[in-house]
Amino acid sequence: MSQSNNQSFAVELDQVVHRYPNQQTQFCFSAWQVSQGARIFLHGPSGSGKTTLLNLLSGVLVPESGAVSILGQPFSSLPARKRDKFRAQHVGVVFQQFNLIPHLSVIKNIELAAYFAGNKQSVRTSAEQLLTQLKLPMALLDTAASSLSVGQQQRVAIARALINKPEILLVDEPTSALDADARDAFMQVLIALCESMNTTLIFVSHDQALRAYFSDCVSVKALQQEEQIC
Ligand SMILES: Nc1ncnc2c1ncn2[C@@H]1O[C@H](COP(=O)(O)OP(=O)(O)OP(=O)(O)O)[C@@H](O)[C@H]1O
Repeated sequence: MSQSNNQSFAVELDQVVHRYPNQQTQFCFSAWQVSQGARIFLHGPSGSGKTTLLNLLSGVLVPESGAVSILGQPFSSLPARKRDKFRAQHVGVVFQQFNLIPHLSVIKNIELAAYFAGNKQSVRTSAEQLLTQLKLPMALLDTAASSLSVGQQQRVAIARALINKPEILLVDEPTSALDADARDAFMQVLIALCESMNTTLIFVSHDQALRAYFSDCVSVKALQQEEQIC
């Protein structure tokens, strides 16, 4: 997808406050700016708000106050349908559980992401190229997602997230089910893909061994203000 505004940051947070329904605790993320093309390793203890932050960045959650800007657009204040379309076109998301639709084939899962971004043309050739780069056999394209191994699901989730060539890729703890060799192979492929597309990567993980793959390392705690300030 084309760049919305070459002068803008990939991601910008301004005094973002989020509170889950019926919860006392609120999450307050102060100013954070992520340059385009950056590769961010986002870490923090369990329950510190890493997934919450990714969900705010992807527009799955909308802040109570403050603003999330993506590629210079006031993303969090867009009406829901415009936000969904903008996300589909510009932000790839890989969730912890991958969220593939189990009864659909791999290609159908990938085609759906293209469809939501408004791409009505066939993406089979692009999907084939991504599968090759991700070192997955081509025969998997017509296999139901439910038949895949965890490692294969993870790579298909990456292919689905990248099919629209998003400027930003948000990845939540994708390597927890992998052994060290599979994890390193996965990281090398992921970083190479992001570099080839100049995609900004924000990657959540507990696994400190992965820090070496990233240009920046950010603690989610450091992004949060004290509760009483918000
Ligand atoms: N839908 C929800 N409703 C209410 N509370 C929630 C919801 N989702 C998360 N929380 C709470 O918000 C806090 C932060 O959760 P979050 O999943 O963002 O943390 P995390 O840092 O990603 O944790 P982990 O590393 O264990 O995945 C937790 O206390 C969690 O219980």
